[in-house]
Amino acid sequence: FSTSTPQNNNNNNRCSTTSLSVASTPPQQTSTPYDTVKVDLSSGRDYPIYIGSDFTDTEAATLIRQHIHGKRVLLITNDRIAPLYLERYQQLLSDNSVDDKELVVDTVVLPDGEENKTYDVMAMVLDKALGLGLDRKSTFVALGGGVIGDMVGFASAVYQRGVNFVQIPTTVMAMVDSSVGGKTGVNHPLGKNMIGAFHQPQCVFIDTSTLNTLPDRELKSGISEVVKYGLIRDAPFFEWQEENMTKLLERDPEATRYAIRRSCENKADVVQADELEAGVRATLNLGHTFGHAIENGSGYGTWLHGEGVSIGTAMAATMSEKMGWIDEGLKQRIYDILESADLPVKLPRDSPMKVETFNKLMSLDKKVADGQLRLILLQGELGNCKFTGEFDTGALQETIEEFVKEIEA
Ligand SMILES: NC(=O)c1ccc[n+]([C@@H]2O[C@H](COP(=O)([O-])OP(=O)(O)OC[C@H]3O[C@@H](n4cnc5c(N)ncnc54)[C@H](O)[C@@H]3O)[C@@H](O)[C@H]2O)c1
Ligand SMILES: O=C(O)C(=O)C[C@@H](O)[C@H](O)[C@H](O)COP(=O)(O)O
Ligand SMILES: [Zn+2]
Repeated sequence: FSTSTPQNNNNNNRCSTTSLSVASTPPQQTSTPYDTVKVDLSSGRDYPIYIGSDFTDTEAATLIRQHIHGKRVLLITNDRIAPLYLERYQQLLSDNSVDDKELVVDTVVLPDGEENKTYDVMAMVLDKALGLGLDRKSTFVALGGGVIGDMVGFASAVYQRGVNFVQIPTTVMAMVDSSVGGKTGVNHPLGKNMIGAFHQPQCVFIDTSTLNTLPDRELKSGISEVVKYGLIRDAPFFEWQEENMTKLLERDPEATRYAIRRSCENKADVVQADELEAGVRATLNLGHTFGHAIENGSGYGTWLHGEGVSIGTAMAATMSEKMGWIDEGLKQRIYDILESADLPVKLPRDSPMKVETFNKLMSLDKKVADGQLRLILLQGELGNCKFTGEFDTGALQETIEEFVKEIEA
């Protein structure tokens, strides 16, 4: 599967509901409080992504509660986010005065961290739900970053064979990527996200104000997935990022909101074309086969997901250039944009990664089919990539060796 750069349709209305478009215009004065991007799935399973900032409690409650159909809600977060946002969201979700529903909202606080993205921690949600006697009309609400979103999504996929869930992402990573598209799951010692399910949320509610408390390292980590959309399918977005990276790092509100919206549009577009990753959706995995190996091989939590993806993207670019699929100039632009976001493009001196670690962990990647490793590589002009098992294995080994040698040098 290969991709090409989408056309810009010059849609100037930033406040309308969009679905397929990947061509929203760069930030301008906005007159309504939030944008809506629609994820258009088959069989009436469409859902909205609301993107705004400084929502009042009533605005937030009104929007989210429309997507809650039973009477019981389980709001799940972690012990780092709970002191910041849990009380507010529990209260606003319980505000029965905004509509005619009578919701009861219970909460669960999980331990923070990628190292806690495990089956056992996820099962704490199931235990709590069963203990509370929640039935199949209940809704789980994920308040947090990608770790919470993936675990709560998975818990809601398996609780009584599936209950509804809502995503309230609070990191850039979760706002631009993980809250959208229905990939849910947990890690296993043998591989990232190895246990999971596809289960789509009822809605995604993004209040960018929550990013005010997000540490810089986490912000930058999320930017690696923003870069990804530009590389795999949206060259104009990549060029916009080249011009606006400083604004993103400085948390300029308009630039941030634009990057989130355009990322969500790109993700929605891919997911609605291939919800279950039969083909083109795999392109969202650019850099991830390398990156997941680095995350696991270094010990979950040592590297943030976006940092692993950043090094993995540098590796994919290096390998693509070795095979002559992209030119040196494009490879350099890729390194430049990642470095301009202060993201890593090589492994550090103390990295435990060896050539064998890469080979072993990559051979367990979920895209392996009948024993054949398949990768997303860049090919041709900016904005084009290819998901394929047909590549030069020598170039792959050379790339891995080069990155490992840098550690040892
Ligand atoms: N399902 C998908 O499609 C998808 C896509 C991308 C990433 N992921 C997964 O997402 C995970 C990474 O997500 P992440 O980068 O959000 O990490 P994370 O969920 O661990 O959050 C990062 C850190 O920031 C804290 N935090 C979250 N929001 C905060 C806020 N507003 N203020 C202060 N601190 C806050 C968290 O508690 C955590 O310590 C990985 O497990 C990755 O595999 C999944
Ligand atoms: O939504 C997708 O599809 C993605 O691949 C998005 C990725 O950024 C994300 O990290 C995802 O969790 C990776 O999925 P996996 O199938 O490689 O575990
Ligand atoms: Zn990712």
